[in-house]
Amino acid sequence: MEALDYHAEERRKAEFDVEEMKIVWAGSRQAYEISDRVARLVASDPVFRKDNRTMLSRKDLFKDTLRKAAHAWKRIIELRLSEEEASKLRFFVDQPVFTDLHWGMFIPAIKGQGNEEQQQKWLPMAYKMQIIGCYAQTELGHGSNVQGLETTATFDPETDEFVIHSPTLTSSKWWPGGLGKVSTHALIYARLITDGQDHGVHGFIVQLRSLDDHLPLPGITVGDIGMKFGSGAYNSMDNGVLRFDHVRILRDQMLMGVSQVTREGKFMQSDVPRQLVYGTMVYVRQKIVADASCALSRAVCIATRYSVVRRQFGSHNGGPETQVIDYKTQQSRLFPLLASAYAFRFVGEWLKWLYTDVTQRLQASDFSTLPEVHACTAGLKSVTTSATADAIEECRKLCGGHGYLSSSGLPELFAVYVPACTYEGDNVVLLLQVARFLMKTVSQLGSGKKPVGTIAYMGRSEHLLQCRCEVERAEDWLKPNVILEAFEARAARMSVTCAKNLNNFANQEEGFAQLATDLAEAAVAHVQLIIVSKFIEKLQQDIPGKGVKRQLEILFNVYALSLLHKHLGDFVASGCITPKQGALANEQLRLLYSQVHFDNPSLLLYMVLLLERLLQSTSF
Ligand SMILES: CCCCCCCCCC/C=C\CCCCCCC/C=C/C(=O)SCCNC(=O)CCNC(=O)[C@H](O)C(C)(C)COP(=O)(O)OP(=O)(O)OC[C@H]1O[C@@H](n2cnc3c(N)ncnc32)[C@H](O)[C@@H]1OP(=O)(O)O
Ligand SMILES: Cc1cc2nc3c(=O)[nH]c(=O)nc-3n(C[C@H](O)[C@H](O)[C@H](O)COP(=O)(O)OP(=O)(O)OC[C@H]3O[C@@H](n4cnc5c(N)ncnc54)[C@H](O)[C@@H]3O)c2cc1C
Repeated sequence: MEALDYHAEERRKAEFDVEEMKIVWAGSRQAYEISDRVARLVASDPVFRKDNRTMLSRKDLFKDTLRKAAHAWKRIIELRLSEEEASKLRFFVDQPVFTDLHWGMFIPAIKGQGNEEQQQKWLPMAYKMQIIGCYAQTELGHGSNVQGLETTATFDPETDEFVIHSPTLTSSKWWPGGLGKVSTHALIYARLITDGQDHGVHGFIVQLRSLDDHLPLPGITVGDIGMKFGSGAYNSMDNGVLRFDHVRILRDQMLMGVSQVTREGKFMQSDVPRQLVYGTMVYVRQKIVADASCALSRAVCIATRYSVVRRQFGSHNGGPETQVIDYKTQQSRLFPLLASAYAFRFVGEWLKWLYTDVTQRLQASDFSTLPEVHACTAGLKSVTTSATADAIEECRKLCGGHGYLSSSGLPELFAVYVPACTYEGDNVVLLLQVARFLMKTVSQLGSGKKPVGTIAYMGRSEHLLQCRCEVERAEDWLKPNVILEAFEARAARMSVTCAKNLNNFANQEEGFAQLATDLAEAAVAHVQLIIVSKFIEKLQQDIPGKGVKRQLEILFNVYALSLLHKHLGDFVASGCITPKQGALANEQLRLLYSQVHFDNPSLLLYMVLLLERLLQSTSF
């Protein structure tokens, strides 16, 4: 049989409503139709070809990216694409580009932190792309520690201007995408100084290049920071370096939504939390979580297709060899990744809802859910990107030697994806933010303040700290409430243990530093609980289509039990389950793989294959 026949054969065996599953993946019928239409648009347009990317020199790759960006913009205008359609177009073009930062950070920062007048002034120009902006926060010396930034914005009351300056080499802006070659403007973060007093880091809009000849303006030194990891990949982006030599900007170029400086040079803090200065990062972290399932499903799709076609060993009497998908080891490495793609998809949908909710609350001056939203976006960004980066590498190995070829699509996917573990907050630094939130929650447990939302389970910690898992047989692990309680108990116990251990330190900050590894692990347990619980909530919804819900239930069990198996040490050490129950969970997991395979050898497989057309991956 030819490779295509193997695929057709596997597709033929599917026993669930494929059309309905596509809709579940997309989120709605309308979202699916948009995705399908835009995928075809991109696939049929030769300007958007991507098969030669890894062979282009940096210069040619960059030119290719500019050409694609200009063409995309032309198509968006000609076809009057909506924001959702335009954003899908960007997804299918699939090449990091300066417009990501313009639309994804520069504009949202002005919307989120600018006052009414500033939005009216800057947004129309930005929407028409008459100016192009980047997000210049990170410096050579400080990325994670935003409060450590050194660039200064000193108010000069004589001229009603700020003087932007890079006082040291380490204060050079370093990394911003779109900065190196393209941006005319930057949203820069600098220490605000009025009358000799430092008010911390704030955002300022600074013009970098002339709108006439694109040359840097006086006092601005700007350039590209050079080649990055891998061929093709993130090298399509002009990540840049920027230095200021006493550059003067008007006072109203400080974003004044969170704090203001008056004509007299008086600093005024609005009635809103100062953390809103970090709002754009929260927005993008939420986007990154939604994107993780897309990158992961691309990789899983490639590895699954390969596993169906590839045959090694096991030929009897000259018959065909065994499809590698039939090996239990291949299944146990691949199926949890497929299940994770769906889990991340659903938690991403929920996070989008949470973000929309907090935005509406902020407009009504309700800041109560901000800490939880920060913890959820930071934690989910960390856990989903780390898992996805690891999964792409695992998919490469699942394809044997062929996975190492550029034409498999996996090396470039890995190279382009892996910085997601670092940008928008290093994943460990973000987990420690979650841990800080959890420790605060535990410390308030006796205070009468009832934990709500994703930490509501902490309110039942008395029960969760002493409950016994009732699993006696492997199939008991198929019950969602049994799984949920095990994950809740593990998360609660790990947090409470950390909190107790912290109390052994006279100095809390010192304790936090010493216990950082345990705290990060407690944060992972909490975030995995969120993902598991959102998958369960999804399964409680009405899901139409023959066999669709059943398949999702199998994927849920595969996701949860594979996590339980991977983190068995945590579950057993915290006393949530016994070693025997851990072994039963593993047994059930094995049964789940083989049950899927026995009942219908292609069910899980098919779910990936149908994503192929949607995701338009470079694949075998
Ligand atoms: C029509 C046409 C349309 C065309 C469409 C095209 C579509 C394209 C769209 C594309 C969309 C999006 C894609 C974007 C592309 C992304 C590419 C990525 C590029 C990368 C960019 C970057 O990396 S930007 C730089 C990011 N940098 C970081 O993330 C730095 C990480 N560090 C920090 O965030 C902070 O320093 C840290 C939180 C670690 C510490 O802060 P610090 O103030 O020092 O504080 P603490 O003492 O720890 O905290 C004080 C209290 O504040 C709370 N807190 C901290 N952060 C937040 C927050 N963000 N929100 C709310 N609260 C926060 C913290 O919990 C403490 O609270 P407490 O109660 O006092 O304990
Ligand atoms: C491809 C790419 C694109 C980017 N685009 C932009 C952009 O457009 N705009 C922008 O402003 N920035 C951008 N950045 C910068 C990015 O946001 C930072 O690199 C990121 O925030 C991490 O900061 P850092 O580089 O200072 O890492 P560091 O903080 O120096 O991290 C180094 C190591 O130290 C550890 N570490 C640091 N602090 C702690 C701590 N408190 N506790 C325990 N461990 C710690 C980290 O876990 C990590 O292992 C981009 C980066 C990349 C890679």
